[in-house]
Amino acid sequence: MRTKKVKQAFEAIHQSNLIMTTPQIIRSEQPMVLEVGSGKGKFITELAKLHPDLHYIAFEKDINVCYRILEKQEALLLPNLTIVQDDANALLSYFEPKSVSKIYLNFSDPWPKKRHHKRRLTAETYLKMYETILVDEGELEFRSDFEPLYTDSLEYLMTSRFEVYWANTQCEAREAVSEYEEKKRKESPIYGFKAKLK
Ligand SMILES: C[S@@+](CC[C@H](N)C(=O)[O-])C[C@H]1O[C@@H](n2cnc3c(N)ncnc32)[C@H](O)[C@@H]1O
Repeated sequence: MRTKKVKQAFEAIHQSNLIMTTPQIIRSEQPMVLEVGSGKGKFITELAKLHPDLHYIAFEKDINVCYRILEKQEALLLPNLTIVQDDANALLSYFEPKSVSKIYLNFSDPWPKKRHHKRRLTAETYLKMYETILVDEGELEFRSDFEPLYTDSLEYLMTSRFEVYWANTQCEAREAVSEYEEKKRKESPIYGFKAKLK
């Protein structure tokens, strides 16, 4: 995804004690729910408002995109939302094994070229990390407008510890809608699945 450079992003993010930028284990008394590649944070902020009994973590690698979460003042006031600016390949430095209840992947970058497939957030390396940090029977929920990513991801899951229990090529909107979903829903069917750790 191409992102606009925000001049003040670096300074703002590093001065803010509300965004984690260096690895540190995240713990909560509440069940933890993670969105990997959370973009500008609309989906996870809405969920955090709806479910104060759960702790949400927005994990986003792009500093300029992350800055857009910081701009959402309401997001910063939510005690049950943690924002991390880092790459998902560092997930194991933020989460202990079996500590996360659910992981959302919303409109992850499609990486259509075969040589880039390993960068997909459903590629084997990432699935292995999700398997480690999720609790027993923890869930992975995926949405995309890019059909090849959906079909390939279902295939990747076949050699993982995840069991798909729901898949749909015409997903309805959920209680929270991400920035991408809002835009893409007008142009394309939305593909999605839910999987549980076996
Ligand atoms: C297409 S956007 C979708 C954003 C949001 N989930 C939505 O639905 O509006 C994908 C986001 O995933 C982030 N991303 C991609 N690979 C990542 C990685 N390895 N670690 C963390 N974030 C990543 C990108 O920076 C981008 O903001």
